[in-house]
Amino acid sequence: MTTHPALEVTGLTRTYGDGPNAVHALAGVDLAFAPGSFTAVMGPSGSGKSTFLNCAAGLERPSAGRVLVDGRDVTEDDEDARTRLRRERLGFVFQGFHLLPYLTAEQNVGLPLRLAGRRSDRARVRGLLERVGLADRAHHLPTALSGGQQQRVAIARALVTEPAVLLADEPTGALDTITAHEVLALLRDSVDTLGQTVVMVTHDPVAAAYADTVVFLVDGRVAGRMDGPTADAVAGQLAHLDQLTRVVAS
Ligand SMILES: Nc1ncnc2c1ncn2[C@@H]1O[C@H](COP(=O)(O)OP(=O)(O)OP(=O)(O)O)[C@@H](O)[C@H]1O
Repeated sequence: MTTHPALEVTGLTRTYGDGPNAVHALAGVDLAFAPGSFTAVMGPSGSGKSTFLNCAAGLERPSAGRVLVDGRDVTEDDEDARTRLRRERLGFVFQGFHLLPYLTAEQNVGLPLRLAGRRSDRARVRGLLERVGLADRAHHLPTALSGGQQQRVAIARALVTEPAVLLADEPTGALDTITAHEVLALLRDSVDTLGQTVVMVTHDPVAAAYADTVVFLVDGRVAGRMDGPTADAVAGQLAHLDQLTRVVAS
């Protein structure tokens, strides 16, 4: 049996503008994310992290290079196919939660199934709410939930379609330390017990330490990689990369 990476990018390049004003947000990135792996993507401001996530999510078309989801090349997909890809094969968790305010927790979690034209599966939705510790909040609206609870609902929602990859953009950026730990532990648990693949952009070395691997971007290129990261080791590496960036810029 061949197993493809859950997500793979090859020669990923994204240039904004042209001529002397061109910005090379991504300058040829090769990365493969194995099924059931948890990877943190880090790097100084402007290093290309958001651009990478947007290209992986099919929100932006790369200038060159390929994006493969579950072994399928999605680079040339048209708009409809990209929308389907986002609904059916990718899960998203954002810093600002992005729950629909007029839907209950249960309805928010079930929404991706409805959007994908799949039968709403109440047992599955309930099971996920239980997994994230919110079975007793199923009928609450987001405004009646704390930030951490809203992010746990968002994680349940991201998992409901069993996506090839869960893409998380600063998922704990708006949370206090204890709540952030709960959310990161949940992401970790989805990898360990469901075999979920998670790719998370973060500025926080403590958050990155929950991952199996940290990938460092600098100036749109992969500048390093750390397996089995600790918060201290990641912070040290980031300080070093910041220094390098300043030296190159000066
Ligand atoms: N739409 C755009 N038009 C022009 N330049 C852009 C655009 N989007 C991003 N860039 C530039 O591309 C580079 C990479 O940006 P990106 O947002 O991917 O970095 P980042 O690592 O996510 O930064 P941050 O940590 O500050 O969010 C930056 O120099 C940025 O100014």
